Amino acid sequence: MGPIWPSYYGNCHSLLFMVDAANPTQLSASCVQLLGLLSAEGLAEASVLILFNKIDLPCYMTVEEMKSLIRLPDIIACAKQNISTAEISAHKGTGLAGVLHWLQDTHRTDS
Ligand SMILES: Nc1nc2c(ncn2[C@@H]2O[C@H](COP(=O)(O)OP(=O)(O)OP(=O)(O)O)[C@@H](O)[C@H]2O)c(=O)[nH]1
Repeated sequence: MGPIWPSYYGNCHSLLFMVDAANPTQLSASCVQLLGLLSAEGLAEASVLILFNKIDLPCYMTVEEMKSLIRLPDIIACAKQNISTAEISAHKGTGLAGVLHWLQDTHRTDS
């Protein structure tokens, strides 16, 4: 789907970027896609929430280790956007209330 994402940038105020936290083999590809989004002109003003999903599943790597591997603190420090992160399980519902709060806060700030 990545190639068609730019057609949605036009009216985008908030961006939810989902990382599969149960499958670190996809991490480098996710990181490349994230860097592409963060450097897109049309998303310069967007607020970004990076979701580490599937935390209910066992994994040989912790979310902290994944963040460190892709140097997420450096990415956040260098990005134009305001970036937050959250650990969730869409399956179990863990952390979803926090995502809704983030969306509400982001839209309140926008208006
Ligand atoms: N255990 C668990 N399963 C989930 C969660 N979120 C989605 N899934 C399941 O994961 C399966 C694949 O969903 P995704 O990984 O979102 O789909 P996808 O991105 O098209 O799949 P991939 O390209 O293979 O990663 C589905 O059966 C979902 O129900 C979660 O938080 N926990």
